Amino acid sequence: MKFDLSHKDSKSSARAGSITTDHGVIQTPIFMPVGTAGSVKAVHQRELKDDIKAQIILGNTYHLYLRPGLDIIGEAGGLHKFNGWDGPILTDSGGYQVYSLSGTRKIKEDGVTFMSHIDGSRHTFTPENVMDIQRRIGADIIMAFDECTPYPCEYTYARESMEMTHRWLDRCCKRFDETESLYGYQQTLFPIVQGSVYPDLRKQSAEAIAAFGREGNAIGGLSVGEPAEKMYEMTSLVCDILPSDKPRYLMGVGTPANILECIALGIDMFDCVMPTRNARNGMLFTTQGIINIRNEKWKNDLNPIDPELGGYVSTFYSRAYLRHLIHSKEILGAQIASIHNLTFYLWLVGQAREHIIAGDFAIWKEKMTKTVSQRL
Ligand SMILES: CCCSCc1cc(N)cc2c(=O)[nH]c(N)nc12
Repeated sequence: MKFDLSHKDSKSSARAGSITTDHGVIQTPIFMPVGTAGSVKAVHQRELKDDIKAQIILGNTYHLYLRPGLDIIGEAGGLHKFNGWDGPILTDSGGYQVYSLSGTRKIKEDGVTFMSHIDGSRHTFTPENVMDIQRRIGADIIMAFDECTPYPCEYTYARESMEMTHRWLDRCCKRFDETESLYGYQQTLFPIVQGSVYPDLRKQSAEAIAAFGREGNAIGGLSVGEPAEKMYEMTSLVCDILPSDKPRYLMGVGTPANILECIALGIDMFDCVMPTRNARNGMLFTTQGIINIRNEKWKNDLNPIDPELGGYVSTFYSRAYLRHLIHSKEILGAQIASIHNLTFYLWLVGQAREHIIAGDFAIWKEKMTKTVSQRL
């Protein structure tokens, strides 16, 4: 994997670059649609590529390991072959999903034992087997096995959790470096900074992670319920320590306003379930602001969803029609809203990239932050 920085904003820490993987190039800043169980919910691979212009999508080790399981994914020759997405893929390591999904889980030094949320079967994830699992899934970028420190938590818990994540990272690197990709293309391991909302722990974790010298670095433990100001304070502190010549991935972030602020702080990669999860509930992000399509006020609005955005669904379908579909729980409603929101998120980061290159990012960001946050 190669990261080339092409532009730096003079009035913020925003930067534009490109990440080259064996499955294609990713232009940064980038938003990565979440395809938890091997599909971006309600969206075809062709729509991801042609309409949304997605460049990289995410998968979840936890979900894919439990269902459909590694046998069929391995038999297919990896996730790219299994789901037909031929661009770059990143998989999360599973720790976060165990913490957020599995009812009963036990976190110990060796790893995490948990019960499947699907059938109650018992499993154990360790730094070693999670590396092996992600080798078999075959994502281009794989995440270290960490504990996403819950928020809020006591300082001592945050410190002990962070220290365990560092010890687990050691084991991840050892296992990853002594194994090969199963499918003939390169895979890259990203470590994850923790430390909750404690500046001294965040500094310590960022320094420890940077010292591993991996090809990219992630910031975890944020977008877990903390105030946005805390998210920004921790992101800024960590970005100032992580090496500038490696991509920085802020996990689970966020709203359009969060993304614009964190691009200005020096983040290159984002993911969030918000555009797809909230779409299914009728929350639309548009170039003019946020639309809750379920609201009565859109009942007779025959204007296109978002004529400024371009793209098939946002110009072909009306607000009134989409409101009707969402109210009627028609499957097409989820499809239209999901494609629209993801097109918006990719448009937003694409616009940010263009303005970083043009040199007027800071001004554009201030104006766009107000626009994208207003409720229509
Ligand atoms: C496909 C989903 C990727 S992001 C999930 C996620 C989201 C958030 N908010 C934090 C973390 C974290 O600290 N660690 C890990 N592994 N994942 C996290």
